[in-house]
Amino acid sequence: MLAPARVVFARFWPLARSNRRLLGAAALLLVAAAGCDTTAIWLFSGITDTVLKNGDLAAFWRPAAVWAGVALLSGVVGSVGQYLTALAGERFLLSLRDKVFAHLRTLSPDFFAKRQRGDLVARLTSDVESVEALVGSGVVQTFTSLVSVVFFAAAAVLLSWELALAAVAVIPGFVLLARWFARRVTKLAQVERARHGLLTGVIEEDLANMALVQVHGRPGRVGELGLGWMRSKLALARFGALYPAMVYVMETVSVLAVIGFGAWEIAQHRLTIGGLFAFAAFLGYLYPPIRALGQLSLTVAQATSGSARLLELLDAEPTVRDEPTAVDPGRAKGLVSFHDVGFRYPDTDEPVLDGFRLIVRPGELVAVTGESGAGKSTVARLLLRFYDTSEGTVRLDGVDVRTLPLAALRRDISLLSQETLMFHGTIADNIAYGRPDATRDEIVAAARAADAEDFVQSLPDGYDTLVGDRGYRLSGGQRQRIAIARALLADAPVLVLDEPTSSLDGPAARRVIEPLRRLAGGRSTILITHDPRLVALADRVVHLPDRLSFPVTH
Ligand SMILES: Nc1ncnc2c1ncn2[C@@H]1O[C@H](COP(=O)(O)OP(=O)(O)OP(=O)(O)O)[C@@H](O)[C@H]1O
Repeated sequence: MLAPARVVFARFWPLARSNRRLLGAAALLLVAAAGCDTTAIWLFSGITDTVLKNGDLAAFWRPAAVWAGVALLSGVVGSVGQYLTALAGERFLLSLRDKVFAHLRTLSPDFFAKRQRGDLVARLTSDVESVEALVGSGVVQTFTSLVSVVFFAAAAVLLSWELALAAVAVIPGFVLLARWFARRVTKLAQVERARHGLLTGVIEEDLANMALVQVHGRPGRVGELGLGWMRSKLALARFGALYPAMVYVMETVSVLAVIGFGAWEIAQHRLTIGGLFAFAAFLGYLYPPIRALGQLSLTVAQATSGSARLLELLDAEPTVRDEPTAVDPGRAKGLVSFHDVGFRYPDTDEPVLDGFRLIVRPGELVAVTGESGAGKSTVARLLLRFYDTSEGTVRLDGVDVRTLPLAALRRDISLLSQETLMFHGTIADNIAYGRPDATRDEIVAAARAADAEDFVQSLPDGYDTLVGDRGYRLSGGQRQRIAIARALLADAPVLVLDEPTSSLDGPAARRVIEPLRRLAGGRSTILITHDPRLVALADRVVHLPDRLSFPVTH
């Protein structure tokens, strides 16, 4: 149980470190609450012996008032301690999720193509939470439970060490039970996490392709996977339910042993009845933290499976990364050049580009054409540094793109592809996506230049109309014009247009040509297209040969 926990801590504790003062304060407060509880039971023992046994009501008020005060104090410090634990836990969640997401942003398109988005969502949500339950709040809970056990056990020893011995005799049993439990539960938790990922993956996929699912879908797919997940959760629940039951039996045996032994001690006049009551009350406090420590194995098991799934993401090698020496030279002028570029995709033998050369000067529009599979989109991917070249260099303003910070490079390039990306939000949000600080006037001006203003104004709430995920309310051509407005507002010096009209029919395609021409004005533009109307806009045309005929130079 400890070894996997150590791995989880080794990798994730650095993230919790910034919260260690908070975690420490929470632990101190919770320990103080346990101290208050110990005092309360002590008072109970006194009340039993002095007040109840002698029927002396006058002696009741003072300890009763102190008890009430201690209970109040315990409530206050306990709740503040709980809140601080939650706060530290939430902060940890936030930084872990940010770290994983920031790493995801450095990974290649291949990485995402091979994985289901829903599974990634599950990793970023519930797996992150399972790690937090151990490394964040788990640390406080374990520490507090350990200290509580020590407090209550010490007080029990002070009351009667013989009884205390009888009470703690059960602890080795707890340890054995917890280890047995941990072994079984770890495997079950792994299966449960994986099945959860699978199910969310399919749900996300089906939701994203609902029309296809409605027409051709296998209706039972979500149900089947849901059943698999349910089974693994039930297997976990069986263990989860069995464990407290077994603990309960062990505790009962131990309480009976204590009462039997206590009765004997009372008969020998070595213990008062108040002492025995207080002792029984101590057991009521002692066992819950021991139980919590036993449950730790479940937390560790879930955190281990969750962390394995997170580490798979965090350890995925980015295909490109920022050089430590990368410096942002500021906004580029837009001179794009490919110098004898050779490229093959990872895990493939055949080069897609070989000795490819191209120069696009600021303000120039170059169309790149060629057969399907000739490598046109690859040219765009290399410029945007989704991959690095195998040979040769890609340069922006004469600087090798590998030496620029990725964020600076991508800030200077706008990408418009055939699949127009829309986000859940209003039309205005979507236009301002690349420049959230844009004013309404700037947004409207961009929409006007993109020939989108008329249709936007005809929508029920104009610029404030919610377009929903993927812009379901808009036609393909309208979406493309919103995307053009977005690119206009982002105002990057370099523009990559990847088949911007290929998913549009004739009239819709015609309507975006003029906005595209306006967008390209004054920028260095690489226009990947088969569309002769777009090719006609180009200053130059580069035709990529069928794979591996001969290098192209213009
Ligand atoms: N991630 C990848 N891994 C392996 N091979 C890839 C990958 N992406 C593309 N390819 C291959 O590289 C070649 C060039 O792909 P690319 O997408 O650049 O072609 P294209 O000219 O843009 O084609 P189209 O006009 O059909 O979009 C194709 O043969 C394709 O199968």
